[in-house]
Amino acid sequence: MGCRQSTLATEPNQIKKSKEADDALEGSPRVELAPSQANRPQSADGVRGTDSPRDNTFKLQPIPPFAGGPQVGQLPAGSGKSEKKTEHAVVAAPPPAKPPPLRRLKSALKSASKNFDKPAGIGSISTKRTVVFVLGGPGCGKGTQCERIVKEFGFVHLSAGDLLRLEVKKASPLGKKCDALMKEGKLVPVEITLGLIEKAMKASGKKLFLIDGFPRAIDQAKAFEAKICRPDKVLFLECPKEVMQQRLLKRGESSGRSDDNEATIIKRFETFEKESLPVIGHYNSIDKNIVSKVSSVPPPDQVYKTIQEILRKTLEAQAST
Ligand SMILES: Nc1ncnc2c1ncn2[C@@H]1O[C@H](COP(=O)(O)OP(=O)(O)O)[C@@H](O)[C@H]1O
Ligand SMILES: O=c1ccn([C@@H]2O[C@H](COP(=O)(O)OP(=O)(O)O)[C@@H](O)[C@H]2O)c(=O)[nH]1
Repeated sequence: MGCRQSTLATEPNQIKKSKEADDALEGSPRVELAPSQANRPQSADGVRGTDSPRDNTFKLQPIPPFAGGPQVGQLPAGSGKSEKKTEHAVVAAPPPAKPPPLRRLKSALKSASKNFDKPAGIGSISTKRTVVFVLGGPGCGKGTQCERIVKEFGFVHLSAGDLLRLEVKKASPLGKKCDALMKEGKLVPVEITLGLIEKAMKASGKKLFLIDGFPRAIDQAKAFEAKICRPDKVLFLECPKEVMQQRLLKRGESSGRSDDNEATIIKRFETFEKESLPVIGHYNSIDKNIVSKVSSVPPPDQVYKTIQEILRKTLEAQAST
């Protein structure tokens, strides 16, 4: 197996990069090879502290469940307090015993980048690689689980949201455009997000990718498949809206994220329901075994146990093909 070839009708060069997307790629985030968890960028890198002080008396809004969306249990007592995570690692993998000299690293990146580009089009990543998507509503715990997955399995972790936030931090015209969309809880155009992801994948020179928070719409899923490959596994974290809302508001107390506020959270839920939930149906329709649904309501370590089993099986299946 390994990043299966597309059977969808999407054409290889369907994604037209806008000038803005090209500009974004010019200065896109540096990919760190195997940084230690301790050295990963934290929210202090420019985004912390932008929110106004939060009213702690906030009461949960009565919000209807997602139409056809996941229905899982309630928030257990104490949930959401144990972790202080604010942003996901953009790229993370276990640290190497000894970092290679800069010259060797540069040359490895150059050659990985060359191989990545041939041949063009569907399945353009020629070497066997594994792509796992981690999807789920805002605040369901994608980043929390990705941290654990990376530690054990050594995936390169690419958080689409973090890649975008790095663009925003640059305050370029493109960054400003992304910022405005994110504050509205809307989706950034796929050519931008996919461009950032593709560039980070190439630069890593690795083959095991954990892509967090992307694709968020069916056209994005198709675009990834056309330009890169079909994922080997889609992990879908199921969580009721009320639980996610509580988690996001709690996270918003320290994350500094301009979208972790009550008004934007409601808009993010709308976008998730209308545009992102159908992505799960899309993958189910092309391969009934590709999606694994996991409730992310229990405490993080318990959720991780389920994910661990799923990924072990996925990677075993990969190894045997
Ligand atoms: N299983 C869980 N139980 C309780 N709190 C959780 C759980 N998973 C994540 N959290 C907390 O919820 C918030 C959102 O989690 P995060 O991983 O950032 O979500 P996402 O990446 O999906 O937006 C964080 O503050 C995190 O510590
Ligand atoms: O592929 C992506 C990923 C993220 N976003 C934007 O980034 C925001 C934050 O996404 P992230 O995954 O960081 O956080 P989550 O909403 O899952 O907590 C989203 O609401 C979108 O505005 C986007 O447009 N495309």
